[in-house]
Amino acid sequence: MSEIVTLQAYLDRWAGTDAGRKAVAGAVRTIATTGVGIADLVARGPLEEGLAKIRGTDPNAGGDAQKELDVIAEERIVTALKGTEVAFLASEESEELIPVNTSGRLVVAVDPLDGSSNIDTNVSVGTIYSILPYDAAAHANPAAAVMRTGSHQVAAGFLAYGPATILVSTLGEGTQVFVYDRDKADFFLARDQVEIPAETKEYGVNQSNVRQWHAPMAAYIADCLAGKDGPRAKDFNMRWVGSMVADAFRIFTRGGVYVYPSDKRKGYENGRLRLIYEANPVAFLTEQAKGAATDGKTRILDIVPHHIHQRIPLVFGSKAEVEKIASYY
Ligand SMILES: O=P(O)(O)OC[C@H]1O[C@](O)(COP(=O)(O)O)[C@@H](O)[C@@H]1O
Ligand SMILES: [Mg+2]
Ligand SMILES: [Mg+2]
Repeated sequence: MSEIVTLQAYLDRWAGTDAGRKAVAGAVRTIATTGVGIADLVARGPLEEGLAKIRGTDPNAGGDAQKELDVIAEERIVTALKGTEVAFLASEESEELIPVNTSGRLVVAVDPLDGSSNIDTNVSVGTIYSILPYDAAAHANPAAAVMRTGSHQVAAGFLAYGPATILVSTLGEGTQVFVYDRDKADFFLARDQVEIPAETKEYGVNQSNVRQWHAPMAAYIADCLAGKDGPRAKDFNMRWVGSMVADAFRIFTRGGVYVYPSDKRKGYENGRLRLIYEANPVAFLTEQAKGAATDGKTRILDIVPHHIHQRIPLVFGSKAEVEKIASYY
């Protein structure tokens, strides 16, 4: 039988006596633990009234309506991180960086609640995080620590609150899947060194936008739809949960590609997903699992951000299929 490893034991082993690594491990553990509380709330479904209610009249920093659970999740993460070495937090739900523990040595970017449109539908939602080093002496300001290419991330991951509460994590040494065991009240390593199959016959895209797409994406999907008789000479399957964390977990399990391209709608000139706290962490996890992530053409982890909440077209998953998509651009 394989060794039983808790998240804590895995993090301790990875960190050793290195103070910088210990700080990262502390932040990961804290986010994971906070996620369990969020999962408990989500699991109460309609018994927990109003989680999907729109909060106030102001949209969040990205222009989306803010739901009650978006705000609760953010508040819980901020409070929990106060006990860690996280100096500042960039969050989808806050226009500006949130000071946490300003003497800390890390900055964290989060999507506190991914898949907000699914909150009241009993479909998986989740939390995404990206961790970067912060050095008050070296960075002109805290934002400068966040506004760097995703290749600077030291750790990233997401929690998905579904039938199982899972944590997909990378510390830069492969991608691991941990599962929360409710009886034992702990996360356990379920898969070490995840590998996304390079080839796939499954894509995920919001196909209702087909008339809005630009030519390369329209051509790619048309060729997939043509199946065995088309240029791809194989039949494709389509899956779209509408919570990126859930679509990503499927891809980490059996391969596939997730695609959210730019399109002709106002506000979708750069797609829908946010670079710093959605695309970058997922790209880091994907590459560590031998997959690929691009904006269609360019590697996500090489893109220099110009705004904390900037959007980016996103393609990630099975490497050969991501490369195939790039050939249409
Ligand atoms: O509703 P659409 O346009 O299909 O977009 C769905 C995508 O938007 C997201 O919900 C964006 O994340 P948020 O819920 O955090 O805003 C993704 O999780 C999902 O893949
Ligand atoms: Mg999201
Ligand atoms: Mg969100």
